[in-house]
Amino acid sequence: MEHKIALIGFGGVGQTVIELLIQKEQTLHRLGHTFVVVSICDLYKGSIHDENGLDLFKINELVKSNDSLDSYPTTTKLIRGWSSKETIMNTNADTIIEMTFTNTSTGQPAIDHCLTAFKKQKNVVMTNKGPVALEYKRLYNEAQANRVKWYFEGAVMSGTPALRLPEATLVANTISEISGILNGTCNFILMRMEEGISLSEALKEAQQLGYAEADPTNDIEGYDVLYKLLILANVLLDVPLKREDVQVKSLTTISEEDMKIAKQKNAKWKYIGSIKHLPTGTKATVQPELLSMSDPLSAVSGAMNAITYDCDISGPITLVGAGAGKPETAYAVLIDLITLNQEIGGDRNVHSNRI
Ligand SMILES: NC(=O)C1=CN([C@@H]2O[C@H](COP(=O)(O)OP(=O)(O)OC[C@H]3O[C@@H](n4cnc5c(N)ncnc54)[C@H](OP(=O)(O)O)[C@@H]3O)[C@@H](O)[C@H]2O)C=CC1
Ligand SMILES: N[C@@H](CC=O)C(=O)O
Repeated sequence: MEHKIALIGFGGVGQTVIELLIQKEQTLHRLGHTFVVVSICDLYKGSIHDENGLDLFKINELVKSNDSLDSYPTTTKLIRGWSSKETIMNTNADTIIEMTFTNTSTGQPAIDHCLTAFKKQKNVVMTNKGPVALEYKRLYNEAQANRVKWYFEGAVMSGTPALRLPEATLVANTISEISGILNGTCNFILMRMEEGISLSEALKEAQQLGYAEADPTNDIEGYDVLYKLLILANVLLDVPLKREDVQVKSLTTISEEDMKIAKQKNAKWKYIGSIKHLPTGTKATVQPELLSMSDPLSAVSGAMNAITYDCDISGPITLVGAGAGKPETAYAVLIDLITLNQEIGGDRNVHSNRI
């Protein structure tokens, strides 16, 4: 089945999606999937559309030589210069892949990108956390009303299946708590601080490695983890948690002195996001916590993430994996697209196995 896709946002993750489609072409073919990229739109790199499909090798060459999409060769069907909204409105793609920056105050323009796509009966796959965290119910209902699918596996823990795995396999449990290390940048910074590097130097390294957000204060001030908690609460626990319900303490409250104290105590600082059901209601926090070496989370280092689901029947289940990175996040896009093909083939509903 040929599945046409349009990429909105062509930064680190978007460019790596193209690389993966090239690299995994044979695997995808063997699995019966053909993805044709018909549109790419980026504020910085430019915008191109060809209803018959763009040449991924040429695009990859342009990316590698740091050229903009304006240098893509002209063909009879090529259209240049569409805005993101024009692309979503006019493209012949079946699915829009939304990979613009995560806006932690309004979720825009990504929320409008989703709404426009749904109204045009297009599925949306996204790595952008903003719309899922801020407008989950509304967008979920819109997708359902328009009979299209909306997937966002990459929004939490990049290519590690932090959403799909519990949705598929823990569904008959009641989950009382979800907690873990949910930001690769912060975990990487803490590891480098243990090695004697300053927070600002470690942050620069995390940016170079493609872990950090476009605005890295989202990582170190805790908004990124806050957003992931909102997604986990809404999607997995069916709790309509809002930003103001979460207590957030910045990573910058950790000093070099605190690092020394941790070493003396044979303990490690970790930046933990947690959401628990208590008799008094739901308690959600994002904060640095000092963990003993016997705590399994203390061994999770670098940009690695870990998440524990406390289940009434299965007990605590912990998933450890990459939480950031371009290939890992691009992989989440790919697995969403594959799932979409399978779901369309099997005619199942969006999130039919939601807790
Ligand atoms: N990198 C990672 O490890 C992970 C990233 N994510 C999320 O994935 C998304 C993409 O991440 P990443 O690729 O690293 O980010 P980048 O900042 O590298 O790329 C985002 C791109 O989107 C472009 N853009 C912004 N607004 C628009 C618009 N209205 N129309 C078209 N293009 C637009 C930006 O252009 P300009 O630069 O000109 O603003 C930029 O080129 C983000 O939301 C991020 O939070 C999720 C999990 C992990
Ligand atoms: N900036 C995030 C990546 C996306 O969620 C992180 O460092 O974990």
